[in-house]
Amino acid sequence: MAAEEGQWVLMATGRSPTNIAVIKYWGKRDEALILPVNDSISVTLDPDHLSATTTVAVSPSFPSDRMWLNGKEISLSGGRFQSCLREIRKRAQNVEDEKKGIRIKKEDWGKLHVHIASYNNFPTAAGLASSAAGLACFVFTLGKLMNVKEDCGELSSIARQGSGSACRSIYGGFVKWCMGKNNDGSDSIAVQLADETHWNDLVIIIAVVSSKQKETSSTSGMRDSVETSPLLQYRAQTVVPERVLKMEEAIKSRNFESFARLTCADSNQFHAVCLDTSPPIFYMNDTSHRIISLVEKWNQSEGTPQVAYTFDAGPNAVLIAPNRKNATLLLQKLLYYFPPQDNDLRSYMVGDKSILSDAGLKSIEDVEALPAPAEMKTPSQKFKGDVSYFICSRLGAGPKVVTDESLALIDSVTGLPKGV
Ligand SMILES: Nc1ncnc2c1ncn2[C@@H]1O[C@H](COP(=O)(O)OP(=O)(O)OP(=O)(O)O)[C@@H](O)[C@H]1O
Ligand SMILES: C[C@@](O)(CCOP(=O)(O)OP(=O)(O)O)CC(=O)O
Repeated sequence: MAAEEGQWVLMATGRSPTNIAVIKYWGKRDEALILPVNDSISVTLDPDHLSATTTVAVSPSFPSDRMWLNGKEISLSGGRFQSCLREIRKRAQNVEDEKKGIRIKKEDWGKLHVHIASYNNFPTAAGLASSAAGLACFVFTLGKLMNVKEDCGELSSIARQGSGSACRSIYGGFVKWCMGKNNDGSDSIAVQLADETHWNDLVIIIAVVSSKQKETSSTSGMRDSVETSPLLQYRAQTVVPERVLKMEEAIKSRNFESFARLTCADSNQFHAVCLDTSPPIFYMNDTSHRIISLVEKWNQSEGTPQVAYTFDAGPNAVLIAPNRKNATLLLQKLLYYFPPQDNDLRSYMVGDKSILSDAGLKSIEDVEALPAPAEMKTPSQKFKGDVSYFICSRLGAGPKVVTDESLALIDSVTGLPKGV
């Protein structure tokens, strides 16, 4: 180590997207290594709307590893954080910062401690896959600081040990997590099927039904399903392998009809497995069911899918439209049933707010004047306040280094999170 011993702080900042599975991961064959019982496929969301930003700092003056999430100190002692730290440290290389006169030899990394600060630009632990963005960012940014040379496949297998779905957030666009066969997990890695430009007409609207923390975590929920659900075995062995092939084909040929049918069927089967678990797990609520019904009736009335829906381990709906036109029609239908509680339309739409004007919705009066969707049988009933807010997004790119030092979450002098 060069520079004046103990006087320096070296940092790296990264930003990683979240992802939403269209073929779900649900069930592990190895709890410690996080090896799944089936392949899964996801779309990566635009990091401008849903992402984690993480700064990792190293200094000889740090007596221990510490982490802050959304401004609050959290423990790093959990096995998952420890696995990721250990795997990245093992691969650390020599680092030299000429400007600051800092030289770290690869054998020194074992003696140095890190401070990690992370911030999610969306609700944490609310079924919006914060753990996926967070753990991918943790691994990616530590890798940058420690000059790790491994490729994305290897990084994905390290992120996997932090949270299964995190391995898919190492890439943008469409991503497949190959379950692998090896007992050591070496072939359980994510691969990119197509980047975010491949099918850039897709519009993603998320109805945030509840941003409260959920009752059953994905980790414990899927453990119970593996132990008790006979449907899970059938799904993993028989249904998913065929569905994955069809989904890859649908993505390759941008076949929205097939993509939508597979996405909805897989979300429904995942929730059926939850119901088949003993005791049963309920992630969706009445609002989720109403949104499914709205989309199903619309799709049926048109004779072909207009929009796809998928729900993770929570009640929030992720709706995927093939183009802007269908997204605006969808929004009109959604806002007819779920107008904002406090009549504030601007804060009711997060992300790409321009979808509101595209849908002709400039004021709350425009929402009140929306016609009832013709395909619905009980159009008069409305559910004001049942959706907290909507996020309009699109497909996005994988993790990136944040080069603007003013955006770092750690103070380069104190080595502590800014504002602490
Ligand atoms: N930015 C982050 N950096 C590091 N860890 C994070 C970050 N964000 C979330 N986590 C970890 O993920 C946990 C939340 O994961 P959890 O699976 O409960 O919720 P979720 O990922 O938002 O929902 P789901 O995976 O069901 O969609 C947090 O308690 C924390 O340990
Ligand atoms: C429903 C899901 O979102 C489950 C995600 O589970 P996690 O990746 O959060 O679970 P752990 O591996 O135990 O951390 C489906 C999916 O993302 O594929």
